[in-house]
Amino acid sequence: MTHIGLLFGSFNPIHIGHLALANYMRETQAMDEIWLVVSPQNPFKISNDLTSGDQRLRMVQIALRNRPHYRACDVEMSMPVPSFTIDTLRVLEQQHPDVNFSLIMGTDIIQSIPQWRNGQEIVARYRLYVYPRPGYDLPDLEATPNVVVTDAPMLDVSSTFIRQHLKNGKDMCFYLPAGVDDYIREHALYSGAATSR
Ligand SMILES: Nc1ncnc2c1ncn2[C@@H]1O[C@H](COP(=O)(O)OP(=O)(O)OP(=O)(O)O)[C@@H](O)[C@H]1O
Ligand SMILES: O=C(O)c1ccc[n+]([C@@H]2O[C@H](COP(=O)([O-])O)[C@@H](O)[C@H]2O)c1
Repeated sequence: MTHIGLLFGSFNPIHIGHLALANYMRETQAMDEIWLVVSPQNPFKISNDLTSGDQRLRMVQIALRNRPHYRACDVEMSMPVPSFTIDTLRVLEQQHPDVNFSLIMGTDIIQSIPQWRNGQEIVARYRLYVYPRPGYDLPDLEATPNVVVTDAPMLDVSSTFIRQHLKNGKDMCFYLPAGVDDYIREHALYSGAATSR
């Protein structure tokens, strides 16, 4: 059975931390493919600087082009918002009955799972590959046999960090996957002003 790891996120924007993590998981956790599922609207995040879902999806596609084992997954684009992960998992399982799906998430995300819609069901039914994120401890996972704690190296970068610096006119080219920096400039994302180079 094909094993696919799902990395859900807002990807506002995608950065090298997301890619390094996806790479690490595929190479160390026997995953055939990694799909980055772009969520138009996280139920918990109210953000003024949330770029459109289509543009965030486009940036993920740019970052993953020519990488056949990594896919930008647009399934949530045609689903109701906000994006509840349990609903997405059900749709993906219907579309791909021959696939074994796992979830990949940082300690920042797993801490909030008890508050998610059907959070208990997600933890009970899916294998969760968890990795450390700076500032977020691993919660008590004794009763959760499906959780696999990995020691993926921590890259202390976040979309928030990148957005803040872009807003201040900084060049974040090496924090962003190839091509994404150009896309951000061309579409004047995060800075509020179009620039050329
Ligand atoms: N530097 C990183 N290294 C590894 N995983 C990361 C990193 N940044 C984000 N992730 C993970 O990627 C997934 C999607 O994250 P998300 O799109 O929220 O990125 P983010 O950088 O945390 O964004 P923001 O700063 O806007 O909250 C989450 O599971 C998150 O833990
Ligand atoms: O299903 C839920 O109740 C739920 C609650 C909070 C977050 N999520 C999902 O978790 C993912 C992480 O989001 P983000 O914005 O932190 O990258 C994203 O796909 C959200 O839709 C899902």
